[in-house]
Amino acid sequence: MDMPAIIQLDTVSKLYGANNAIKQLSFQVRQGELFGIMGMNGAGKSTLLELLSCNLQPDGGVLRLLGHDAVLEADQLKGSMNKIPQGASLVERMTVREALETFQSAYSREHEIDTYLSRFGLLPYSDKLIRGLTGGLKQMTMLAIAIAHEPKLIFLDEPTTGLDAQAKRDYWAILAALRAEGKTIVIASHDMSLMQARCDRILVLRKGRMAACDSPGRLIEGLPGGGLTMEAVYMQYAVGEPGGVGV
Ligand SMILES: Nc1ncnc2c1ncn2[C@@H]1O[C@H](COP(=O)(O)OP(=O)(O)OP(=O)(O)O)[C@@H](O)[C@H]1O
Repeated sequence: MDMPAIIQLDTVSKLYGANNAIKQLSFQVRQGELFGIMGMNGAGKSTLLELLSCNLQPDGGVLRLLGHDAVLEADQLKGSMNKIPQGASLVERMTVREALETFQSAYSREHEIDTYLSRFGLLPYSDKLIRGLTGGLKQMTMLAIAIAHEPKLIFLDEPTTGLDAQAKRDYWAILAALRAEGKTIVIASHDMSLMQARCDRILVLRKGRMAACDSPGRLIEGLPGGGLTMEAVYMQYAVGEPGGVGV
């Protein structure tokens, strides 16, 4: 049986002055999905994540999150979601453990810090300063903090940019584990092969519009001429150059 839709967009639009950054988007995300967003620079990925995390309000259409209107009932959504913005960073002179403790106390909730450290492979680094960590471990620490109050919805804006291939793999493996626990995760990313392997569905944005939205397998199978990879899907839908088919 399909899980309920906990993100529902009906013709949602967002304008920055005259720039229509998000154009009439309609789609749903079900509880427990790992939902990817891909698109070229400026396609609207960050704006969409800002809308979904209630940091921006739509200029048109209806956005419902966890059964609530995201504009009229925003207060009831507080604490149910968390977002890691693009380029987010942590206080460099804190240890990993201190960083988790700080953010957990912000939510006034009791949690076992060691459970989180262990879950994210951070236990061996718990007393290390953030500034001494690799980029991958910094991102992992931010993710551990983001879920420390057990949000139902997690939004991630290109969290693996600049990480090496192994760190990207480790990060996506943790996302898959969170998904298996029932978390709903929406992630904007350029990690094509990992999105193909890990995402339930992928929305391809092009100039603020939905160019495609489906499971990785169906996106690839549906390519005219039969592409084989997510790069080909990206070229077809995000860039609009079918020459990418078969890349
Ligand atoms: N705060 C803002 N004020 C005005 N225009 C903005 C603002 N933020 C984004 N835009 C514009 O909205 C459009 C979508 O930008 P957005 O950052 O959402 O795209 P993106 O897909 O996340 O890009 P990137 O991959 O570069 O992060 C672009 O034309 C961008 O210039």
